[in-house]
Amino acid sequence: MRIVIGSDHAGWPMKASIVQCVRALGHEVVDVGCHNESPVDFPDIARTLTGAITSGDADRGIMVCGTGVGACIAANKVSGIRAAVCHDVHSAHQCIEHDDVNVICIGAQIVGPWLANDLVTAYLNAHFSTDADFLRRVEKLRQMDGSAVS
Ligand SMILES: O=C(CO)[C@H](O)[C@H](O)[C@H](O)COP(=O)(O)O
Repeated sequence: MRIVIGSDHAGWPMKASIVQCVRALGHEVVDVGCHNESPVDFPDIARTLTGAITSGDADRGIMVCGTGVGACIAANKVSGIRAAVCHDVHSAHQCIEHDDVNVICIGAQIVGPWLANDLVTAYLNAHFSTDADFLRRVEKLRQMDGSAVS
């Protein structure tokens, strides 16, 4: 898959190891910044990151900020985006399997780099279920944000 990765200044120290992890799993990385510790506003990074997904340039996204919370709020403002903060491995794969999440948000001030890589691995190895219950619920989410295609 093609994976878009972004962070603000608080997430930036963790981004390099996540990029390395994603590449080691065999995926292509699109890094939308930031590229140093200078303060940036997470909504600006989230806007660019989600744009890569909604335009079809990327399949899934990973956003790292201090807590994951701001990034998740910002990403979920965008039609067609289903973002989740995940700091446990079960949520990191179930958010794909049940909810077809397309952006995982991780807090670099909350989890260490080893757990972050486990979260990313669980997220990228997961596949959306074909169970009718999950398909119906995600379709309802699409209708709620106006991104329904049918
Ligand atoms: O966690 C965040 C938002 O939920 C951000 O990454 C920042 O860490 C947080 O907003 C604090 O910002 P600061 O400029 O680093 O003080």
